[in-house]
Amino acid sequence: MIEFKDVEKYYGDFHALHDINLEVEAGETVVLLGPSGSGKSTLIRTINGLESIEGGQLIVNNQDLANPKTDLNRLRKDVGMVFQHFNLYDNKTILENIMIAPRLVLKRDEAENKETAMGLLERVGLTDQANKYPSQLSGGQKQRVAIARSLAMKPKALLFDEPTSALDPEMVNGVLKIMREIAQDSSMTMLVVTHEMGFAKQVADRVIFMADGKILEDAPTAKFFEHPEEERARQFLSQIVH
Ligand SMILES: Nc1ncnc2c1ncn2[C@@H]1O[C@H](COP(=O)(O)OP(=O)(O)OP(=O)(O)O)[C@@H](O)[C@H]1O
Repeated sequence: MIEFKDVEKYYGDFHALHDINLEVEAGETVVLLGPSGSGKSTLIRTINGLESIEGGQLIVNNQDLANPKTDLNRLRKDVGMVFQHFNLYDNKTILENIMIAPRLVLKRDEAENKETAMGLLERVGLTDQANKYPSQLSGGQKQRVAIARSLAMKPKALLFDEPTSALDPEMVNGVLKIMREIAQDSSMTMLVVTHEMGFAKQVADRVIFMADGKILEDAPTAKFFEHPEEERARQFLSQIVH
């Protein structure tokens, strides 16, 4: 589903990703961990072309991201993204936020689009908020709308970039619960940048540990938490797991 081969990324002179090699199979749930500034967001943003790559090869859903001719809009139909700050349309209702992309991009029939959107709102526990605007919702509710909006496109993969970092603590569990349910769908591929170690331990099939723009460790979840091989990973875990 996703394959990085010797990928390099620069921001100007700054070398942000070094020699990234990574394969993610369809249906896998992968959590990216690492200290601040290690390149986690940059890495997942390359997967749907929000960041370009400057070297190597990146194939996502059979499309080549190193090729400037690759149609990013087509790619983004299949690879959704949930951001830290929700990125909802503030001037559209919750229902409209969910219906807009399937209408414009997939040309989904209006009645079917509404039925799908209402089904998703039910799934994230927000049926009663359908006609409100984002400013009337809490951060946790907004993030659940953002997840429903991504799911409305029926993507093959979902990328989550610190989806709970901007939320008040009491809102975090509601969002993680929905993410856990999505991960249980065996056909959905998920890459998640998060600082939620409980989520990583319970839900991830694999953990990728990054530091200084490099992947230092790529291990099954239990192995990573019980026997991390890299000293930097051990340090990282000793600072956060108590
Ligand atoms: N648009 C940009 N221009 C220049 N440098 C950038 C840009 N975006 C990120 N960087 C730099 O690239 C490095 C990696 O940033 P990135 O956001 O990918 O890290 P991260 O591991 O996701 O960090 P955090 O956990 O703090 O979000 C950092 O040094 C950051 O300052």
